[in-house]
Amino acid sequence: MNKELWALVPASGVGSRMKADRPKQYLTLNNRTVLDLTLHRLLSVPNLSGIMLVLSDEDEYWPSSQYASHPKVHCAVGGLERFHSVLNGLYELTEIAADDAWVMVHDAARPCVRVSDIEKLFDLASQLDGGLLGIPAKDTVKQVNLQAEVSHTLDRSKIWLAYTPQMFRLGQLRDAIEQAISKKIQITDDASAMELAGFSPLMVEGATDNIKITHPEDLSLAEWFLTQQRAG
Ligand SMILES: Nc1ccn([C@@H]2O[C@H](COP(=O)(O)OP(=O)(O)OP(=O)(O)O)[C@@H](O)[C@H]2O)c(=O)n1
Ligand SMILES: C[C@](O)(CO)[C@H](O)COP(=O)(O)O
Repeated sequence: MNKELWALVPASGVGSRMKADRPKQYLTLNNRTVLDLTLHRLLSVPNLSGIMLVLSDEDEYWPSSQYASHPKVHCAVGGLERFHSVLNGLYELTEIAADDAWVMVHDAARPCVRVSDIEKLFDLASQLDGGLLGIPAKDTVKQVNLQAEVSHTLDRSKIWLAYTPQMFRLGQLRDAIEQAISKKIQITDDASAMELAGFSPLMVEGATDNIKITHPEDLSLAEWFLTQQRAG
């Protein structure tokens, strides 16, 4: 089977929860943008064929990136929601990669991802229909109603938090997202589309520091994690 591996990076969001003066992927950590840090990690993955980077058509920051002219970085235009951006990137990838190539979709907003975790994901999930990095729930988990009143306690041995990268075959992921859109189902990650299409993505445990920068306090946390990783 094809072992070709691509990365797809959705970076077309506005970062509304971050409340910054620019999209969060262009905020800086130790003098480098979140997006450049993320691309650096992905470009360090051995045997990566290339990266499909999905940018907003209003993006004015990308030309200043240190990777703007990198031969392995290709660009696509984003859409309204994350899944539209991912699908647009998959359409562009379809022009240059095989339908059975593996694609790792990784949020631009997760710059602390470890190359060793990416390799672990590839090794384990490429033996199956694909999978995703995540972490098992470590606290007691409650099911609540809209008033935050607890109805019951969930069995946390079956609860994981979904991170990225999420890796699937190009053609299967493209078809699965198209199906979710045609059924008008809002999906917040790539694995959800695959689940709806009948696949069972493998959860692969990764490091807990692979956080998604979402709120203002996450920026200094990510900076601290990056410093710790360099020291370790
Ligand atoms: N229409 C969109 C929305 C999101 N993303 C990307 O998907 C990743 C995860 O999304 P999220 O953290 O929700 O980012 P934003 O949508 O930018 O943030 P917010 O929801 O706070 O506005 C980010 O790298 C973001 O740039 C995208 O490419 N296209
Ligand atoms: C894909 C994701 O990172 C998995 O945790 C997440 O779903 C992205 O967006 P969200 O809108 O913040 O849930």
